Amino acid sequence: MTLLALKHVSRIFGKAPNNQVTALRDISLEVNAGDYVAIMGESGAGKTTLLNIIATLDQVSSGQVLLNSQDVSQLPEKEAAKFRRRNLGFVFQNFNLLDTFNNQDNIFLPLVLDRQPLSLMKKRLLPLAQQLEITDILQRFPYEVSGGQRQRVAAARALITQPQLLLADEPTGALDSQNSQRLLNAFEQINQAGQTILLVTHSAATAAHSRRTLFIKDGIIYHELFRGQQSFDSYLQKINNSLLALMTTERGGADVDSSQTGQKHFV
Ligand SMILES: Nc1ncnc2c1ncn2[C@@H]1O[C@H](COP(=O)(O)OP(=O)(O)OP(=O)(O)O)[C@@H](O)[C@H]1O
Repeated sequence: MTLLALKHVSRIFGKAPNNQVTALRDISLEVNAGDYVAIMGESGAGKTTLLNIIATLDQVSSGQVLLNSQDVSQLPEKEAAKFRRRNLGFVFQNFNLLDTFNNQDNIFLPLVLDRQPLSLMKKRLLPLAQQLEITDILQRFPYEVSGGQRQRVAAARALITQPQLLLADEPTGALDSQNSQRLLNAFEQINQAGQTILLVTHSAATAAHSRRTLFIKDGIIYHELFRGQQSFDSYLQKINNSLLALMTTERGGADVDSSQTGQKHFV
């Protein structure tokens, strides 16, 4: 079932004729419920713009963004904020936790803003905290725990609303390899339990935990890989090969292979 659909999305920054930047060019994309999609590409390729548009933090210049068939591409800010709170979870590179609240209250925050009862918050917290291995640090403050633990608290905060879609922007960018691994293992488990995840990353090792990797170049989806039944190592190798090809190939068409198995050739 399609959860997220982008239809001919373009985003142009600035004003014509001299100051225009086309960050996204006519992007069409579907993400199924339960999928785990990584977005990769060089600096300036359009990854963050794409994520911001899906997150309703930015608006399209043309095209549509549909979540569960609802067009969210032109929501007024107040409605967009409510939509985000109810449907999306966010994990950022720099954690974005509030130091004035302890970790547990940081996790509860989105449900507090949504006026949910404390009983519901507590019921959801326990399994999530266990899964993310943060049970013993819930009463501490963010500045009293490590970066890896902070990021797992941030992930719990993003997931406690049971969002339709978890969006992550470089979630392992500030973590060492051991903590990256712990977070990504948790993401994989959470995905296997049904959570749809879309993340932006520069790291092939991070992307290799996904089921599907999209490569963006100059604002178009240039290439796509599916993990299928491949091993982690084989998928990682293909991602690395694709990145190399991406860096050495001039911009071409944006045909996307719809098969769930192999590798699409560059066009
Ligand atoms: N607010 C803005 N005003 C003007 N141009 C912008 C704005 N935001 C992004 N751009 C431009 O749009 C293009 C895509 O930027 P974007 O931030 O999406 O790239 P990215 O792939 O996320 O890069 P990075 O990996 O460096 O974060 C770039 O050319 C960037 O300079």
